[in-house]
Amino acid sequence: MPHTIPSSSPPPCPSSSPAVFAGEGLLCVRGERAVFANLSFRVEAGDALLLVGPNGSGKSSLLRLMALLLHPASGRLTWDDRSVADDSEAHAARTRYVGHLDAIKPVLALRENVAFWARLAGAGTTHVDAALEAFNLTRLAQVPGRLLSAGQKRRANLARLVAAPAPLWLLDEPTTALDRASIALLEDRLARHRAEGGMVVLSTHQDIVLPGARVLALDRFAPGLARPASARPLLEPAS
Ligand SMILES: Nc1ncnc2c1ncn2[C@@H]1O[C@H](COP(=O)(O)OP(=O)(O)OP(=O)(O)O)[C@@H](O)[C@H]1O
Repeated sequence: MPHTIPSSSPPPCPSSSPAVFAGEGLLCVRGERAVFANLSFRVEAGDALLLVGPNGSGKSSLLRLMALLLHPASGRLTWDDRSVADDSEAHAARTRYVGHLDAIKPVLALRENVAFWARLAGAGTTHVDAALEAFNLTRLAQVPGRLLSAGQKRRANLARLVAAPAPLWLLDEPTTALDRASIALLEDRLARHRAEGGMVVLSTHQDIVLPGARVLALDRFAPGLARPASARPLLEPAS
């Protein structure tokens, strides 16, 4: 599949220094049930980590742990060897999380929605028009949120990544509702972000072009497996 990079220059990534985001010995419990156990990962500047696994294996839960929207029952998450829980504000500032819910305000125009998020993230509105362009939304800028299609809403959510630059992108099934052309736009953005030293952690059930990504198979960390997860490789190269 051709992998084209648009020629317009992207907003700068706020962190150009090498960084490491890691999890160690994570245990996730939801509704009093252990979802995964003894899970570790490591993501460096420029890396992509692809979360795969059957429904219910814990991909969304892991992304929410990484975003500090959930807390591990045991284990820890670190940024450059420092616990992220010790400075949640700093972690929020370096993280952009795009989950299943579309967060589009129905009465605001699409551009106003993206500008609202950008201001909320402390980024101002400098990059808003570039963000709309990145996801082919410019001609929809004045359309109210309530009139957008599912794929247009999804693209508006993804535009946040460009409108408010941050090093760590946590994306939960970001290709849901996207057509093939829109997936290609996302793939381009992911490539550019990584080329600028950003990190991507992404869950998906669909094919996505993510060169050099490593794959983390969540079902390997299901509690109660006969063979301990620590006895098997944590990460495999993407095929
Ligand atoms: N709010 C919640 N309260 C209790 N249990 C939950 C909650 N949300 C999810 N779970 C449970 O946690 C487990 C993992 O769910 P999660 O959504 O992380 O899986 P997933 O791998 O992302 O699934 P899918 O591929 O279907 O999106 C499931 O068994 C689910 O029932």
